[in-house]
Amino acid sequence: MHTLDLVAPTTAELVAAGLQLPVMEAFYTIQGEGRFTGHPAYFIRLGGCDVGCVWCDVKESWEAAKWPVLSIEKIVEEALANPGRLVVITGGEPLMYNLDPLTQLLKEKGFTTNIETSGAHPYSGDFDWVCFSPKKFKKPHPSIYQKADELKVVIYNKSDFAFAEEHARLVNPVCELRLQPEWSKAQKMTPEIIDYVKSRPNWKISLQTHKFMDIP
Ligand SMILES: C[S@@+](CC[C@H](N)C(=O)[O-])C[C@H]1O[C@@H](n2cnc3c(N)ncnc32)[C@H](O)[C@@H]1O
Ligand SMILES: Nc1nc2[nH]cc(C(=O)O)c2c(=O)[nH]1
Ligand code: SF4
Ligand SMILES: [Mg+2]
Repeated sequence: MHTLDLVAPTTAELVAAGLQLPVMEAFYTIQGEGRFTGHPAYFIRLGGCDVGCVWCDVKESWEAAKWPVLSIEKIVEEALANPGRLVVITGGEPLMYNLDPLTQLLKEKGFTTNIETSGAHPYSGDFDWVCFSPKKFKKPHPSIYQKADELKVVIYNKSDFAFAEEHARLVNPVCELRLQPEWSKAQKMTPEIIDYVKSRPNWKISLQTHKFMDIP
């Protein structure tokens, strides 16, 4: 008898191929940050992050195993139930996964694809807009620098301005530059960000406007 190797792939293999992904939550809301602030968008928040930002506002996302693993077909079917055709893939850190199959399917169905990423893992996927938010806690992978359409640096303390400039030197010259106050330090740091941007007009301010609107 022949040994058949037609065994069903395991969940781990399907996740590695990007055909199934752990989804913490998915919701239709208004993009609160960055270039597409104010645009209705469907957010797909993938579970899992190994960056460990001390001020992360979604720490519950970090442990991938906590979240259900869904097929990309199911993820896209749920996205299609909303009227908007802008999708934002976030996390967690979405580039921990191979995003080629998910973004290919989203594009086949007519979605515009945006990503929110720290860039800490190799780039994958077909994105119309890449928002790169580098972190001191884990060095970005070099593949992100030529892909970033927007550099969005969170300002938690004064040393983050120099960190922002270091990354501004590494991205493509057409990449849009934004500084975003860390939410808990916004009272203190927003006036400093205002002064910074007024004297260095190659930068713009990004605020987490969804938090002011009290929406997801
Ligand atoms: C939660 S992260 C998920 C995507 C990816 N891991 C990243 O960090 O870009 C989404 C966005 O929120 C920003 N962010 C997270 N916590 C924040 C906070 N406390 N204040 C301001 N921005 C924050 C991140 O820098 C990122 O731009
Ligand atoms: N409304 C809204 N806009 C966002 N922009 C980026 C977010 C994220 O967590 O990636 C986010 C979010 O969580 N909610
Ligand atoms: S990289 Fe993003 S999800 Fe991960 S800890 Fe930092 S802010 Fe949170
Ligand atoms: Mg958020």
